[in-house]
Amino acid sequence: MALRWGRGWGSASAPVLFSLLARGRRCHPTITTVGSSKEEEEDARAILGPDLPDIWSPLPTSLPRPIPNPMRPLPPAPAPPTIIDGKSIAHQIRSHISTHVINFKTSYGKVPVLAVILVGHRRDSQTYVRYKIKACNDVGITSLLAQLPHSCSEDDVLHSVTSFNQDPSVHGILVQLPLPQHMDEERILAAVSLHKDVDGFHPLNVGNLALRGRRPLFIPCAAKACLQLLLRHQIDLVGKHAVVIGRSKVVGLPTSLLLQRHHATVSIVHAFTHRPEEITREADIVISAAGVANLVRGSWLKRGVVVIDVGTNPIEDPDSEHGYRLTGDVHFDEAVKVASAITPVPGGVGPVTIAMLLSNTLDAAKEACRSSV
Ligand SMILES: NC(=O)C1=CN([C@@H]2O[C@H](COP(=O)(O)OP(=O)(O)OC[C@H]3O[C@@H](n4cnc5c(N)ncnc54)[C@H](OP(=O)(O)O)[C@@H]3O)[C@@H](O)[C@H]2O)C=CC1
Ligand SMILES: Nc1nc(=O)c2c([nH]1)NC[C@@H]1CN(c3ccc(C(=O)N[C@@H](CCC(=O)O)C(=O)O)cc3)C=[N+]21
Repeated sequence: MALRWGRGWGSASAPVLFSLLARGRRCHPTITTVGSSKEEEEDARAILGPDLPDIWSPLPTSLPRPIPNPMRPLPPAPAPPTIIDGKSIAHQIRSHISTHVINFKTSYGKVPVLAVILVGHRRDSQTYVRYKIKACNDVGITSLLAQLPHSCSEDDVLHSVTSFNQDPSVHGILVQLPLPQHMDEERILAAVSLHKDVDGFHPLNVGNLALRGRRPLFIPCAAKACLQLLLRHQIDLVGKHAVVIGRSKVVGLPTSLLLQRHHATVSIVHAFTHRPEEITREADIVISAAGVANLVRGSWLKRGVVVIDVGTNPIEDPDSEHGYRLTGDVHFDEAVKVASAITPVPGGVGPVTIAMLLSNTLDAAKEACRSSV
């Protein structure tokens, strides 16, 4: 069955509408277009962790303890915690990407293109997709949006994926999750071309992230964002105890794999974990992605811990504009009294996740153009 793609409002920055009319039994998406250098090698190495030599041995864990001196003055009060500013880090990354998009245009005479597939009408998914499209526009990446109704079939979604896989002008494909329950999510994600898998959810990309010595083509954006925040704040990971709360393919699993590549000792807490507070209290670094508002209380945290809160949970708030506000998994007011550094929600991981999507799309476009010359 041939798809008919028609262009409407057209420029890279203003949305261009492609419209597909429903014909026969297949649901046709509405498509909207919106408008290895050394540096890349270093970026990839930084995120994937240091390649330590085989003879590397860790520092001794039990350093000699200082002998207590009764005349010693009291230790100074702890420094106020660093509030990790994800918005500002995302801004820096995005301005870097904008420059690279201009260079890409000059080198190849085209712009990177991201295709987003959105199934159904969940408000949160529509909001996130809107953010992604706006972010693309802001840095000069073109975006295409394929919208399918909730009632469409798995084959309809697969058909959209295949069309984007086969379209050489499309460099990155993102299937917004969650998909409706009647669909086999794994089957759909595995159908995305490995070279266009900017979400990093393809089983081969996940496998290569898990195996030391291998390099995935793409790393999931939220996991990459967590590492960006830690690395940019020079938080030491080697040998540190990191507790990751959540094990989904979107955040928890890839983040725990990345932390291991950085030689952290990783514990994973999930919905079946007994006494999660006891495990979390042992952590030097806590990354929470459970999707449960205020799950992590101040009493769950060791003094001086670094807290990365990925959770983005809407909670009712009649005083705010839309009747709800976003809150993290971590009880911020309690945690901020204990932590040495902490991300807020909103304004922490979220904006950097979107910046990582732009970065993965640019990488996909560069790779596609390099391999075609
Ligand atoms: N800021 C950002 O950039 C992003 C934010 N998010 C947010 O992160 C959160 C998690 O997203 P996602 O991973 O997709 O969600 P999922 O629902 O897919 O996964 C949640 C994970 O948390 C675990 N979990 C649930 N409840 C508890 C609990 N009470 N104690 C311990 N573990 C628990 C689940 O365990 P089990 O496996 O046993 O079911 C599961 O592994 C959401 O709030 C989401 O909105 C997501 C992506 C990006
Ligand atoms: N295929 C796929 N890939 C994803 O990466 C993916 C997904 N599906 N489904 C949903 C989750 C969720 N997610 C977020 C991204 C950005 C913010 C974000 O920008 N948050 C802002 C919120 C701003 C606001 O709404 O006020 C912030 O925390 O500051 C949040 C959540 C990506 N996900």
